[in-house]
Amino acid sequence: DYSHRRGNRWKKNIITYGVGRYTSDLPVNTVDALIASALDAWAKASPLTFQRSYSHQADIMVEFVGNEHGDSFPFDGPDGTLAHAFGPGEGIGGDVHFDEAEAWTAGFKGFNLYVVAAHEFGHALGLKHSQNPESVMYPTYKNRKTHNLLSSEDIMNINTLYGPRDKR
Ligand SMILES: CC(C)C[C@H](CS(C)(=N)=N)C(=O)N[C@H]1Cc2cn(c3ccccc23)CCCCCCNC1=O
Ligand SMILES: [Ca+2]
Ligand SMILES: [Zn+2]
Ligand SMILES: [Zn+2]
Repeated sequence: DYSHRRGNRWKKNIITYGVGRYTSDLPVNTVDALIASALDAWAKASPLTFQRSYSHQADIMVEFVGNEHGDSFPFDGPDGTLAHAFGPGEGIGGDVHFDEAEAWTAGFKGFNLYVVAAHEFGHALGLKHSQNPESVMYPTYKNRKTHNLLSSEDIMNINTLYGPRDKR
């Protein structure tokens, strides 16, 4: 039972997610695929399952927004801060906001949405930053190989919060 190690974490293993406003940089189905893949990276390393929800009651609401957007963390235009996420909890808890001012890509130009999403979902699951540049939770963006994106440290940290992946 990993509850004694409870940081701030979801108290369930099935977590729903939805997507609100999209970016005009990428087709909708590409954004959906990259978001699903970034969540799947964490699902593969933990007992967690992510289910797409089309209601606005999803645990993790994902949105592309700019500048002032209704929380106390306005974005800053191109570059600078790329995105932010709220830790596990009700309402805005778990939500992920991407700065729509960035050039979002599925490749190596601009900022790779899959890489940034994996970082943000780490926060949405309760992870803090790592000082290890190999970790997806490193505080600054770098182009990363998208195959096996999570470092062993990332996997250890998610297992500390939620336990190991069930032997499926
Ligand atoms: C790790 C990300 C996916 C998420 C984090 C934000 S968060 C809340 N989710 N941890 C992020 O956006 N970090 C900035 C940090 C940063 C780097 N610089 C900055 C200049 C100004 C402001 C911020 C930064 C120097 C110039 C480069 C700017 C572009 C890249 N920006 C970053 O790497
Ligand atoms: Ca920005
Ligand atoms: Zn926000
Ligand atoms: Zn971060």
